[in-house]
Amino acid sequence: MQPTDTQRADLKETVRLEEVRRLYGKGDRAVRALGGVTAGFRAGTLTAIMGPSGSGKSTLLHCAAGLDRPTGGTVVIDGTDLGSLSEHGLTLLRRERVGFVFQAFNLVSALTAEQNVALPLRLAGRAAPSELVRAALAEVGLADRAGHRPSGLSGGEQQRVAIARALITRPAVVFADEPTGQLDTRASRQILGMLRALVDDHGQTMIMVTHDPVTASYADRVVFLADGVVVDEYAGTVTAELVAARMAALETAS
Ligand SMILES: Nc1ncnc2c1ncn2[C@@H]1O[C@H](COP(=O)(O)OP(=O)(O)OP(=O)(O)O)[C@@H](O)[C@H]1O
Repeated sequence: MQPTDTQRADLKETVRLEEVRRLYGKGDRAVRALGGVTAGFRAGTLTAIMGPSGSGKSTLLHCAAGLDRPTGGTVVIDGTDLGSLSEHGLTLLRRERVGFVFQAFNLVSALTAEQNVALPLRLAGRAAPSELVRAALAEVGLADRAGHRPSGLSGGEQQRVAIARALITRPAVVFADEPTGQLDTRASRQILGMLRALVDDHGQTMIMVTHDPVTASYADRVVFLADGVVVDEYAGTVTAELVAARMAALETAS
């Protein structure tokens, strides 16, 4: 049976990696951080990337998000081959098509929550209407904190501002690097519930790197890396216990 148009749209890959390699250094001293990673990330899904320390998770995230250029292979985001872009083109793509959420929030301390959320639009030379920015803050439950600076917000609130900032340009994909790494259990659950809702209710595509099996259990799919290659993946109902067991096996082997 032929897939319907809706099913075809569901199968669309927002991010595609083909044989992505990344070497650091040259000759005998070269370190192979990625040894040929091929993976697709479907629109409207949340994928977790896991693996032991040094397995290449951060390198993969940086290459997939256009923050670093792979030594070989291709990365396609929303139909654009990143290898075909100049540095300026890559900067524009990151600014307009990609959102970032980092472990350390990375908010600008001198700016208010509202100004931080407006920043990506301003950097892109676009209008940043106050109603739009306030609606983004309201969506993460911070309508009443618009005028606060990061120092006046809790860690969980700062991460929610960072999520609103990541989404303000309506990016094709959001990359999250240990998004709950600095949060307590309660704030972590809130943030993960929020990320999950963005995927379920708004069809946002999201890729996150994490060490934490509970965080990974919020994903639709978990991709495991070891020594710079994909060694396994789980999809469907992914429990924290299952992920923890796989990680323990990989850590023993590495
Ligand atoms: N700038 C660099 N120069 C040389 N080697 C590097 C560089 N960045 C990373 N590496 C090496 O590449 C490999 C993969 O590193 P990467 O940071 O991607 O792993 P990771 O899985 O994110 O690790 P962690 O969980 O500890 O953050 C490691 O062996 C690391 O030492």
